[in-house]
Amino acid sequence: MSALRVVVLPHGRGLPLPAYETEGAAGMDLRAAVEDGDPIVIVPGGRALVPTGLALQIPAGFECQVRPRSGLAVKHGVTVLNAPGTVDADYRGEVKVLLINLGTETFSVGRGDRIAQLVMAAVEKAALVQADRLDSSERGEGGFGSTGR
Ligand SMILES: O=c1ccn([C@H]2C[C@H](O)[C@@H](COP(=O)(O)OP(=O)(O)OP(=O)(O)O)O2)c(=O)[nH]1
Ligand SMILES: [Mg+2]
Repeated sequence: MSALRVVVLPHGRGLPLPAYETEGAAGMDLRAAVEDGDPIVIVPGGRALVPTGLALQIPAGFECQVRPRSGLAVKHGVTVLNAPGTVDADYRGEVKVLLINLGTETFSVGRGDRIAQLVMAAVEKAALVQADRLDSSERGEGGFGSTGR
């Protein structure tokens, strides 16, 4: 386990901290830090940037990914538009969740609703090495369905 420093912003106070819901869970659920009694309403086809009330200090060499919750996707068609969202290690602002409603009904986000999950992951940095050619491979340039259905 790596330490992940978190600051609870004023509008996030009183909400439970993100937590792994089960022993083997990969992600911690993020909650909406919207005002009590003033939900964010997302019409079909609409999107909203939902505050979490949290700011993170991610250790160097890691990132945090903001991923959809499958339950919201299957029940309501609600997902993370930019999934997986990337929270950079040097970002000190509030973590936000960009939800999109791909469903047919209006979706309401209330205070404390679990709207997405946060996965901390190691980041391997690449040093680009420019070249005139690449080593051949079995796949070659085939892609985008080249192997059939
Ligand atoms: O789902 C997300 C995605 C991003 N961010 C924050 C943290 C991240 O470090 C920063 C920038 O994100 P990204 O690099 O994806 O966006 P950009 O459009 O490239 O913005 P920037 O020019 O600020 O990098 O926004 C979030 O809070 N939630
Ligand atoms: Mg960026």
